[in-house]
Amino acid sequence: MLLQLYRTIITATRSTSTFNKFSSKVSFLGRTIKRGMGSSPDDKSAISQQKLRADNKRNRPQSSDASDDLYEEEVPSPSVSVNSIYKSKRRTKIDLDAEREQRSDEVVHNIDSSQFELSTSLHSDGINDGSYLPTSFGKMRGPSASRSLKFHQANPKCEKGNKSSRSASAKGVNIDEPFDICPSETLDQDFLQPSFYEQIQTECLLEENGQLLRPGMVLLKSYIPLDVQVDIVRRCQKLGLGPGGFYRPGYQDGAKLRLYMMCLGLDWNPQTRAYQEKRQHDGAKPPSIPHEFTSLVRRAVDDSHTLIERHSMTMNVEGILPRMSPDVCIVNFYTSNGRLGLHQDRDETKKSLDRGLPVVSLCLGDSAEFLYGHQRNVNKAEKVVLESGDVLIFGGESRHIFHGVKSIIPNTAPPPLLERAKLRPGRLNLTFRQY
Ligand SMILES: O=C(O)CCC(=O)C(=O)O
Ligand SMILES: [Fe+2]
Repeated sequence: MLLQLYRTIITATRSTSTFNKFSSKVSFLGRTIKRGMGSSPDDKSAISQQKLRADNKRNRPQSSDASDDLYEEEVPSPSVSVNSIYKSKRRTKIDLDAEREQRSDEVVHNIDSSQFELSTSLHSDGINDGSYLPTSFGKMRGPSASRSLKFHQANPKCEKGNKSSRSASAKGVNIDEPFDICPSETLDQDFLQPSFYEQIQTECLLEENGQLLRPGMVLLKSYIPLDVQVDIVRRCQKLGLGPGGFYRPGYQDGAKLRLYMMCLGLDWNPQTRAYQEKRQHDGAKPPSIPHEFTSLVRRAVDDSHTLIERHSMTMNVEGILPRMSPDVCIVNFYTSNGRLGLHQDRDETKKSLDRGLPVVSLCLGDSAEFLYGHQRNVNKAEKVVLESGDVLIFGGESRHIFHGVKSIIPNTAPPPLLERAKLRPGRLNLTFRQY
């Protein structure tokens, strides 16, 4: 009976706050950069409604595919610090289990179409999953946001990104505790010279390792040499422990998504689905994209052109896969139970999307079952296993492809990567785009 009452209150609260959020103007700590409007045949009606509302907001699709089991999410562990923003919501283990059940039930069944219409879509057009952007995303930040900001500022060691900050913050500030992707590795490792990144020689391997998955969608298997993989992991570790580093995106009510995230270049805000210069939850400015990463991305697109040229007998390779200058990057770290529901990446500028400027995705660590397809339907999606060192590119007519990570395959990372970089179990993924 009490549980039933609790569910009713939670559901009502969610609907109301979602509505309030999108019927009022969103404000950010940093400058908000309006996102462009992509379009796909799947959501024409949503697009026309969205135009009526706000042209920098996108709608979630109206339907929810119950077979899409990527809806799950996590709630904070019972051990969460009393000083965290969840202080007032501490629950017993039994409560948490009950809520976990209740929440997934609620996400699947309590999303009415008005909530979808009033939701924005950032990274996607309605990811419809729990690992990213559940329906209650987009609520206005309450007092917890400023509390979180205070915590971050009160802990200057965090800003330096050194390891001692972790134990310092662990004493009382779980919400802002930096997430270390290589917990047993020190930060004083040397990075590779940029020339290492430039020397990637894949030309001769393209025949064997390059795959055209569909027009504008290329998979370069084992593209990133091990030395460079180690270097990318180390750089991400360091960036991830500093200001603007890894954090666990989550709901206002404490539920967490199934990945850790860090943005480079511009921040992508999963709650508002906007790109912005500073993070909303702590005011941090995202680190810049290392030049080495940018040159690797450019090279991968160039090599894809070679592959397309050979296979498509066309000279107009840029018509199939446009060239781009990456200026934003989202770095995701998935632990073994991480996942990401089917979604489209459609939050870049209209110009970028209209030109089909590609998304370039670097995979490191454990392999992932990656789904992609025309529709947001896991049963109709194609599957490919992405392994450490692979680069996946989708642009041109594949730019709006639905895609997601179905699962992480445990213990599949190359042993030398684990030995040398001490990457924790899981998968590191970097997706580059031109905003
Ligand atoms: O992890 C991946 O392979 C995909 C990541 C992704 O789709 C995204 O960040 O938008
Ligand atoms: Fe994506």
